[in-house]
Amino acid sequence: MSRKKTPKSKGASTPAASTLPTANGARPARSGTALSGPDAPPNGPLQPGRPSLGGGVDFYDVAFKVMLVGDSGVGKTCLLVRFKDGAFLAGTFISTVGIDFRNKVLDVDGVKVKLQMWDTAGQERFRSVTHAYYRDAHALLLLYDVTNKASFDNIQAWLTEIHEYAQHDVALMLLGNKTLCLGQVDSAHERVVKREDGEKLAKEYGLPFMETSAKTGLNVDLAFTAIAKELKQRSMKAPSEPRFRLHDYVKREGRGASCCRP
Ligand SMILES: Nc1nc2c(ncn2[C@@H]2O[C@H](COP(=O)(O)OP(=O)(O)OP(=O)(O)O)[C@@H](O)[C@H]2O)c(=O)[nH]1
Ligand SMILES: [Mg+2]
Repeated sequence: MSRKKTPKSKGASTPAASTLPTANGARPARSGTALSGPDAPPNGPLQPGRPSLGGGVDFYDVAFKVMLVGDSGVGKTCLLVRFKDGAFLAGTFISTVGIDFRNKVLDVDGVKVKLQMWDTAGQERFRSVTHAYYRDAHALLLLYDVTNKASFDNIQAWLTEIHEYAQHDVALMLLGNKTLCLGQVDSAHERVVKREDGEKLAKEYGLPFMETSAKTGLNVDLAFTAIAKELKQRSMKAPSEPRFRLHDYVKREGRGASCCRP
């Protein structure tokens, strides 16, 4: 199988400058990559072999675009940083502006799978920016915050948007973030969305579901690995290979309410 080169991912510490306006009185903004910015992710098929911004190259066999969506503050950026760098962005909440992206190459059953992960801004005023990116996404991680009921109630609206703008066969997963095992939350805030509510909603829409924590790392690697496995198999499944079942995998591997029990 041929090996391809990909630009090294952007580090969390070197965000691109934003070219989008900031509304008065809005939260401080973590500069993402605006649609027209010089470092904007290619809005179209991935282009292997583009010169690296940092001069380095990674090697991969297949590449996919994964987009994180959900209300502002649910933890999209933190989830991505936790997965990419293994760190948690604590402290002041800095909202993403426009769209940002990071790359990571995973080894999935001996195949190098590159995920180009797009971190979208949850704020309403950037919606037209993110709409433009849905079409090319192979997978979507749809997040809500278990300590924020509105973010859960908005999931249906997000699904309507996804239905309108994304590919009909996009791989989709629902994640309830800011969760600690044993049904607790990992923050000082109270849980207001029960795990069962998340499960029920996911079942209603036929989505794989997990609770995650960008703070502790709960199920974070699993969410991205599961998506990578699904996409890899969709694109290069050998006839003899058993079909990968995303729902079953996530159910089986996800650490949930019982993970802390002795
Ligand atoms: N306790 C806890 N806090 C989290 C977690 N994930 C994110 N946060 C906090 O929640 C706030 C928002 O996190 P972000 O990742 O910036 O949220 P976002 O979804 O990217 O928000 P936008 O960029 O505005 O769309 C920050 O203060 C984070 O520290 C988590 O898993 N647990
Ligand atoms: Mg963000």
